[in-house]
Amino acid sequence: MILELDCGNSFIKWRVLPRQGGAQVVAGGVVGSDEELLVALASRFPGELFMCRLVSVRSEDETRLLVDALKNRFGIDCRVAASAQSLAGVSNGYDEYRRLGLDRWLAVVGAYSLERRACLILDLGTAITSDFIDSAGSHLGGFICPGMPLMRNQLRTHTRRIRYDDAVAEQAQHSLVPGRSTAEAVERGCLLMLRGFVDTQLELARQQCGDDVTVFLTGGDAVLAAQWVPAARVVPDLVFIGLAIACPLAGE
Ligand SMILES: Nc1ncnc2c1ncn2[C@@H]1O[C@H](COP(=O)(O)OP(=O)(O)O)[C@@H](O)[C@H]1O
Ligand SMILES: CC(C)(COP(=O)(O)O)[C@@H](O)C(=O)NCCC(=O)O
Ligand SMILES: [K+]
Repeated sequence: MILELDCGNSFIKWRVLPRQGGAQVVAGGVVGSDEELLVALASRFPGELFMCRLVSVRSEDETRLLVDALKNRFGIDCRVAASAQSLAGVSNGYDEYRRLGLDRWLAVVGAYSLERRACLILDLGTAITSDFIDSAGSHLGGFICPGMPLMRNQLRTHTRRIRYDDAVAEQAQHSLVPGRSTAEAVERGCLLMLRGFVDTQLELARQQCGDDVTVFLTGGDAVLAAQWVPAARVVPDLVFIGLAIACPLAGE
């Protein structure tokens, strides 16, 4: 079996595919740490993993620790996705292409491989990123802003009286009328900031890429934005689609 990992700033997304490749996913999940990942894999796939491909936006040291741990625990080698000036008909739009987050780059490559036309990609994780690709596959750049976890945590960290738990936060998100409690006021305020960002990105995408642009939503909070962009393609595994293109196995 092939192990695929997307190591974000908050979570590691993992999935396992059959060794011969193909779209069928055997299992997958979201974990908060390397150790949690090793435990989840050891209990389900003892001795069955054949190799790993991964993308990481973490430091090189952190990524190396995980690669070494997978080698020690399962005896598997990792192919680690690297930056590129161009890949699969997509050209990297950054002045210094290595500076573009690898998760963004793989999502861009993945989206263009699915559509072959102009795309806007919104990835809602720890940070929210947007990336624009024109119909010829040129990446035009994008934007980075704090994601929902960072927005609410900044308020919690830098104030003394904004405190509420996750269950209350979830409940508060079901409406966008003015909040009548701290949780409602904060959660809805952050959601409206997110909505404003999404609206602006759609407008910019039409200006930059024309009306015919396909919008992709990915990342752990993609569903929050899906309500405002009904035509969007919600593709949780967009980074993995790009990862398979960046790190093909023999025969793929
Ligand atoms: N099963 C899940 N586990 C953890 N976070 C989740 C899950 N489903 C949705 N989320 C949301 O996803 C966000 C993290 O998104 P993610 O794309 O994993 O971030 P990153 O890539 O920066 O680690 C969290 O803020 C949380 O609200
Ligand atoms: C912007 C990001 C922090 C997003 O990370 P994520 O929210 O997926 O954990 C990551 O893509 C990154 O570290 N990028 C490097 C900076 C850049 O893309 O310009
Ligand atoms: K992100």
